[in-house]
Amino acid sequence: MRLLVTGGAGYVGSVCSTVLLEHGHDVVVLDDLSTGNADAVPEGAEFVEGDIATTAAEVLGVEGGTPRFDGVLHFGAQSLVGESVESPEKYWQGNVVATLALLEAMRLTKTPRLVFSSTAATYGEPDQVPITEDSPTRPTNPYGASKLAIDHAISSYAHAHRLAATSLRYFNVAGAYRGAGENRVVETHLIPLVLQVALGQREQISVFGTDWPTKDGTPIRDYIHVKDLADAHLLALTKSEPGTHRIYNLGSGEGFSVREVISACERITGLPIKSVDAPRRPGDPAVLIASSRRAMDELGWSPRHTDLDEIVADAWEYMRGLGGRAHAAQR
Ligand SMILES: NC(=O)c1ccc[n+]([C@@H]2O[C@H](COP(=O)([O-])OP(=O)(O)OC[C@H]3O[C@@H](n4cnc5c(N)ncnc54)[C@H](O)[C@@H]3O)[C@@H](O)[C@H]2O)c1
Ligand SMILES: O=c1ccn([C@@H]2O[C@H](COP(=O)(O)OP(=O)(O)O[C@H]3O[C@H](CO)[C@H](O)[C@H](O)[C@H]3O)[C@@H](O)[C@H]2O)c(=O)[nH]1
Repeated sequence: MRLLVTGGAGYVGSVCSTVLLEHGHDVVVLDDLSTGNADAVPEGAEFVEGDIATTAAEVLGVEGGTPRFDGVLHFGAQSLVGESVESPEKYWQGNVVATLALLEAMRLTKTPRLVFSSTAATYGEPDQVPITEDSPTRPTNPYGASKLAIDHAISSYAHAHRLAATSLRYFNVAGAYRGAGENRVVETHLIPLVLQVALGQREQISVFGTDWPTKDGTPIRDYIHVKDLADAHLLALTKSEPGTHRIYNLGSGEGFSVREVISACERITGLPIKSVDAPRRPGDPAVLIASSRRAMDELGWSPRHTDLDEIVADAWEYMRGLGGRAHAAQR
């Protein structure tokens, strides 16, 4: 297939582009480099620098013409929970308005398929875990709310305009694959931050809250290997049907506490990691664990890299290999 990948200069988008190219697809990356790096776009992909809101229509083609693309994988978004609380306009404009422009361009050019990066943040604080797709959606921050609004928009476009659409609700993505991984200018995610401590790029890791109702008092998350996530995108592309919008949770199905993640990082790196107890981070739920049963049953997906040590080892190998290209090392 010929595929447009928005956000392909970012973490998940660059790994998925790598995997799409390996499977023989043609990839065009559209990215405004607001949080991504041009050098993360894999070799073999064409790169167009631009904002989805203003460039998607031009890239996708002309109304009534033959569609230029068989599908769009839409990763491009702002995705920092804390920032979304302080600057919600960045999320309503950057995520919702940009995606509405993309959907319009897809409708006018009759681009047939869409796979969208949704998130566990659409659920908010869950009543029970594991979280299924039928759980209530009560996002606790503008980031999650913007993604939920997009899911609703996609549903109505799919049903009215015969789009074959899939929203994948990722839980905590981690790990790396073939030279593609996490190298953000502003890093807020637990595993890369802990590994930055091991690399001497950061003095210590703050543990946000030690009085949560969990086994060791720290929050529990479901870490999914980014390669497993990429495989789910491939399946979603081929299994989706015109006029339908399917939503799938994607996680490994097992929860690890913040302290367990830090211990895994110490095991893998062989280095002590200094941590300090800190207050809870606003908006954080205590426990997020996915039920991926629907993705397994309907897409035939199953996560293969569920061992936390393997996920951390892949992230560690990638981050060590970055050397001077690491944004954290340049600060
Ligand atoms: N990383 C996670 O744990 C996680 C979990 C759930 C969902 N997601 C979702 O997955 C997607 C990818 O996340 P990531 O961690 O790779 O983030 P990232 O910040 O590394 O990548 C996002 C990319 O999108 C680009 N971008 C943003 N707005 C754009 C716009 N308007 N036009 C063009 N390009 C734009 C950025 O420059 C960047 O390259 C996001 O949609 C995010 O919400 C990520
Ligand atoms: O310096 C840090 C950073 C994080 N944490 C803790 O580590 C856990 C994981 O935090 P991350 O920031 O790595 O990930 P989140 O769970 O906050 O969010 C991620 O996963 C969510 C879905 O589960 C959303 O999709 C979101 O976009 C994505 O960033 C949280 O309990 C957080 O409080 C710390 O203790 N110290």
